[in-house]
Amino acid sequence: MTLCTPSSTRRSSRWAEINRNSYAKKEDILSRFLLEREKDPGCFDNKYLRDIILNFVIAGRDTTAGTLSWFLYVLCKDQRIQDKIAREVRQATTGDHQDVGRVREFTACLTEGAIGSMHYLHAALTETLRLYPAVPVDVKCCFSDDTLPDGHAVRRGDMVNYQPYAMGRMKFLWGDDADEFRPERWLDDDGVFVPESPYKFTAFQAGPRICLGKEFAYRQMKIFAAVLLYLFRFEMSEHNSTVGYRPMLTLKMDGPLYVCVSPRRSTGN
Ligand code: HEM
Repeated sequence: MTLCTPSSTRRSSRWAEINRNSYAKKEDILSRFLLEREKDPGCFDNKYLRDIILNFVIAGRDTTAGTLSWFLYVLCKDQRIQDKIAREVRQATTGDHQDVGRVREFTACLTEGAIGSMHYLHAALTETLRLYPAVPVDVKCCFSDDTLPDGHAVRRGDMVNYQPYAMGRMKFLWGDDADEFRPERWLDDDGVFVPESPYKFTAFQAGPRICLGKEFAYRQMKIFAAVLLYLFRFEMSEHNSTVGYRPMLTLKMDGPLYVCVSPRRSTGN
């Protein structure tokens, strides 16, 4: 049992108000959750909140960070595509004539509508995930005896892998240019992004347990990529160098990615 004197009740409600104000000022996700709980104290407990945060860290950090590294790598290899994305970002945000040199001013132009209209950037990120899926191999365990759609029988306890890395490079799924990085394959004639079935493009898994953070991941990666490509141009520090991968839970590069970064101006690209 907790005994509250009038003054301690006043103190705790004052404390709650101070907390609320400090969460409201912060814009990170944890503060937003804490603010929601202040408004509706029964909505979730600390354990639930801990699990959400762990999910974000475990499922959402290396996946998006790794994808952005591969994205920069493929853009260093193809300056035409890099410039095309930079042009799209400029057109969707500040337009052709205005040059905003500072990150804070530029991010103010990254509205929901602007991010949504960046179809080529969306396609380039998706194409990166086709060739370099953050989860290259995913293991499943059979809960019961079953028959897979192609007729293969599996027994309870069997382990089954599906391999987004291999599937993303199969010619019979993607055509003869399957090895090529070509964002255009995701766009229709009007330049609008056309998604593929998640059973063909499996980077986020498919079905009821598909990645919960997919939309969040795209948004985060698009914001990050837009800021970087609006302001800077990236080139490999050694032009013909390539990077390999390390087979781990997520698809890591097998060494550092050395790039040269230079400011990008509105004149030219
Ligand atoms: C490029 C970025 C990402 C990729 C490629 C990716 C991929 C995946 C894959 C393949 C799975 C299925 C794992 C399995 O069950 O075997 C998964 C699950 C999950 N992802 Fe992501 N993920 C990404 C980013 C994120 C982010 C940013 C978040 C959260 C903020 C997130 C949250 C989750 C959660 C909660 C699950 C478990 C869903 C469930 O089991 O019902 N992911 N993700």
